[in-house]
Amino acid sequence: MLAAVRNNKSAAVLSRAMPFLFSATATATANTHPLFPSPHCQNPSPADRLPLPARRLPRFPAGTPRAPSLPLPPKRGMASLAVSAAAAAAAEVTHLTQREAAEIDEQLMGPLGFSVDQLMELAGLSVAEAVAEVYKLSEHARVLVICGPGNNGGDGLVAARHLHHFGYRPSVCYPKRTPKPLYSGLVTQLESLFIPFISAEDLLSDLSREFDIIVDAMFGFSFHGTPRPPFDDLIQRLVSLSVIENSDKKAAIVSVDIPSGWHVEEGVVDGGGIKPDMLVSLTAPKLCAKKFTGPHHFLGGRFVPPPIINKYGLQLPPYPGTSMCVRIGKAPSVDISSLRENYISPELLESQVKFDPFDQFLQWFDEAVSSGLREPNAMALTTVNKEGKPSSRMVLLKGVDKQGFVWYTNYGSRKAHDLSENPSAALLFYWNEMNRQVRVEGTVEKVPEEESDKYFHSRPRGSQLGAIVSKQSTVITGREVLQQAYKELEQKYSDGSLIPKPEYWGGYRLTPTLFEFWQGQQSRLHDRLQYSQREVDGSTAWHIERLSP
Ligand SMILES: NC(=O)C1=CN([C@@H]2O[C@H](COP(=O)(O)OP(=O)(O)OC[C@H]3O[C@@H](n4cnc5c(N)ncnc54)[C@H](OP(=O)(O)O)[C@@H]3O)[C@@H](O)[C@H]2O)[C@@H](O)CC1
Ligand SMILES: [K+]
Repeated sequence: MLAAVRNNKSAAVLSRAMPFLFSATATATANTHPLFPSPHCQNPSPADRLPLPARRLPRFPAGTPRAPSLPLPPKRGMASLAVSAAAAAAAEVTHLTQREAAEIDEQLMGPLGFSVDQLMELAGLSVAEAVAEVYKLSEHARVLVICGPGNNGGDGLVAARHLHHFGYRPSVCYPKRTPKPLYSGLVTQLESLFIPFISAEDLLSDLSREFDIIVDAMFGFSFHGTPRPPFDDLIQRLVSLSVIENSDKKAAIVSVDIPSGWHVEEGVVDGGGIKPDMLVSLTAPKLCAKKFTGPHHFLGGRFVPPPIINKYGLQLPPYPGTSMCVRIGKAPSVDISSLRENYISPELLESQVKFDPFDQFLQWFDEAVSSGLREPNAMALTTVNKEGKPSSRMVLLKGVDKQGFVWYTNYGSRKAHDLSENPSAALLFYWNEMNRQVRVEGTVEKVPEEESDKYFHSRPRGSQLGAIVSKQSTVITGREVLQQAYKELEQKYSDGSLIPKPEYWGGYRLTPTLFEFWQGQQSRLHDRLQYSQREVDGSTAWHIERLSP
């Protein structure tokens, strides 16, 4: 019996050893993100008209201009919703004055109903996500988070917790603890995870010897004047890190909201100061961010509601997919030829693998599923026609047992055509986050009609209709052809009656004759174990050999 592929994400176990589960790399662009007001938000809501609470604003340097009364921004229509993520990110992003940042803070936590804990949690999560997006765990696990006395420090404490759960090994330096329940709670949470707290005096003078990343969460937008002890010394250590030339050996500095010690609006005044590699602006960048020249500028704080957007005329990039952070501006260009991963994985030894390659596959597959990988059942299928011309595409594995690997498709497709001429095919699974690849080769035949029928009717009705509509791999004049045909079918079966499986749709089963399990290892010394079939005493048995990487 065919075992249905287990792809239940709810069963996923977040493993400490497989910490890349919260990949911040999302691709879809949410055009309807609240940062771009939807048409019904273009008039100020009652919250927008609420007066500022009477709380005292932070002190400002002499001469700081009073907050101007901010006009509503020009109305934006639907056209602006269609702005692509890239274009929006490249366009001018709003930068806030110190006073605007403090006002927004007050509005969020006053009339707009947020609590400081909530915003801090979201801010810290976006910092951790941005770090994970840029700094791979395999090379940057050791993190020092330096926390200041205010909310910027609180963001750092939250980020440390999330980084720990992502698999990083954070330590925290928190020299001026704030005796408020919010902060002592955050400290207790970190202590319960056995995250070490290090005093400023106990830090080595060269921070790069012990840490790969330094998160600078000392001061945010309420900073004024010049840093007082012990932060003056801590900032100086980060300044001296910034001037080290050899960037391979230097710990990366990630500043939360503003680089600590910088003037909130003017940035580095005397040319000195921290030069962070990454800046994670929160809510919206502050004016000093215009002076940031490092390679990675991110925005975090995916919580800004339309009243704030409207009131301050904020232009902010939309957050992609479900991500809590978004890159501002262009990512540094990469030399593709230098892209190289130094894999760190458990060794794959002949003495430890299963005798039967199906069992070995199922073990790896289960591990891929429980590690929360996205679509671990996606596989590249390569077919070859009778002229020897190959073609590849991704398909989804829908079942695997000792009879073989099953997927479903349109029997009029190019792959089906190739397979009718040449039943040999290859499958390739690549689980990047686990440094694993599985190659499977064999011969293919159609699955029995009843099996295809059963699977067809287990699919969502929309997919059933889609399968009927698409005459796969044929040329069509436009998308509307599909949409029209789909609409007609939707109408036809609107009574919920059984949708018959078209005869041109069904499954294939590949019966393997060869497997290869690949585990990436350091310095290209990868493990490759190949299973091929041999005749032993008149019956077929699997034979395991190691191939040179
Ligand atoms: N929507 C938002 O806005 C959100 C904001 N969030 C975060 O809050 C941050 C702002 O937090 P914040 O207001 O608590 O101020 P912050 O910058 O951490 O520092 C204040 C502390 O530093 C001290 N201090 C000041 N100058 C000093 C000096 N020269 N030398 C020494 N100490 C000095 C000052 O002491 P004081 O001078 O008042 O005695 C006080 O104790 C913001 O940047 C962002 O990270 C997110 O959590 C969520 C969303
Ligand atoms: K900071």
